[in-house]
Amino acid sequence: FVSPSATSCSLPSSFRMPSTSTQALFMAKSKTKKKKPAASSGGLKGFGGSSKSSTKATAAAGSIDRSKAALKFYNYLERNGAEANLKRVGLGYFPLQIGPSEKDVIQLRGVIALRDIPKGEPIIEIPYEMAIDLGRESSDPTLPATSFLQKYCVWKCDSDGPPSDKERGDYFAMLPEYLSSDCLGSTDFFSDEALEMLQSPLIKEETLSRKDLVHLRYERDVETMAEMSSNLYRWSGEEVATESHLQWASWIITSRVLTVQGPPESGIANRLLIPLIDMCNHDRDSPHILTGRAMTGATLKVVAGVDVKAGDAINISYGGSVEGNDRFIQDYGFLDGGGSKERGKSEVAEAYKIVARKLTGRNRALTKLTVDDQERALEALKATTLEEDEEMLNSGKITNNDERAAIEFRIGMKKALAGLL
Ligand SMILES: C[S@@+](CC[C@H](N)C(=O)[O-])C[C@H]1O[C@@H](n2cnc3c(N)ncnc32)[C@H](O)[C@@H]1O
Repeated sequence: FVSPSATSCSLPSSFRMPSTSTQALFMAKSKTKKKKPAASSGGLKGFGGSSKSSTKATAAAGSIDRSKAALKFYNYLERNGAEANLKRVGLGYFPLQIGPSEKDVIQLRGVIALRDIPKGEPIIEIPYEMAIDLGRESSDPTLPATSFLQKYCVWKCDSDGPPSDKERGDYFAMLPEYLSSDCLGSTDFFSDEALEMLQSPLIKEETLSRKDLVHLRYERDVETMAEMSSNLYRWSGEEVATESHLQWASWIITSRVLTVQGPPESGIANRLLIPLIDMCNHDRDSPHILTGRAMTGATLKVVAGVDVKAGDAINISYGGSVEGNDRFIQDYGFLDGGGSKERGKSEVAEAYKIVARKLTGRNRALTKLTVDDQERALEALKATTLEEDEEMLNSGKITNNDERAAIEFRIGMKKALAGLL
């Protein structure tokens, strides 16, 4: 986590390759999701409960997505050389508990195994040519976001543009829409009140600094280009994409892009949007392995790290398993409640412990915070007690999702710190 005060542009650290990993491909970014159940999946039963799910968002068997949009997406995979995947996996919906009551269950879209897949075999294989290569790895998500937004607009408005961008329409149609509940989970879309309620000056500052980046990028690249050509960045009809659309596109980048190493010995890494692989949800305990290279002729794969059962969710671990909930709530828009497989229910999630270790200087290797940042962060959390926060969360008075998430974050932080201090 790089505090914005330490750098002029804040860097989502999940854009960087965890140097300790040997994998060539990493999930870049991540989020409290709410997905609508597939409109047409009603009545279509998924697999009967597999005894073992491969991950956490997977607790119950999923239902297969056979909506019109999903069927078009499967066709798109077929047309582009990825048809073999459809024998192994599809898209599915998985119930996800997001609150204490029985009603607090959402349906999270993800990837579901259609048959048993032995350990060591590929689960997903996507030709590199199918991925959208958004260029060299860097700290600024707004640059690939403009490139992505341009392509998305070509498809959305059927403007003049490369046929390859239009061919990707069946993929674009599956992406979380502008202002969908998924993207509203990211602090980029939090109200000022909710940002304050996080009791995290570091997240607040980084979020504001990301907004500045979007603003500058919009003025410099999007507005200017749209003025020069009536074809570029049309959002609908004559309406030009707005700064808020670019903010959404940046969230698409931070939540879905994978950083993938280029040819051996090139030393480069590129940011790729990889259809289907980008539909795998997060589970910190996922044993599955991402491999592949950003180069012509290569195949980008998710390889089974354990035997997979039909009906299992195919999840992967975002951010190289080293990111905490400070990153998750900004980049992916959800709070990661997962942890070690053995952890008891009452124990604090690993994603909070990671942040707590950073704030208390227990993890020197990962901590890039100054002592001043650490002190400011710890001080801010003292504004209310854990008991007060829990009371507020359970009072029924907090109805906005961003405010609920903010309180959940600070509760998790206080519990994690209490375990350390
Ligand atoms: C790479 S996408 C994964 C696929 C996504 N669910 C979809 O349907 O397109 C990442 C986004 O999925 C959601 N997500 C992934 N894992 C999650 C989890 N364990 N809990 C809640 N939301 C999750 C978040 O919205 C996140 O930003």
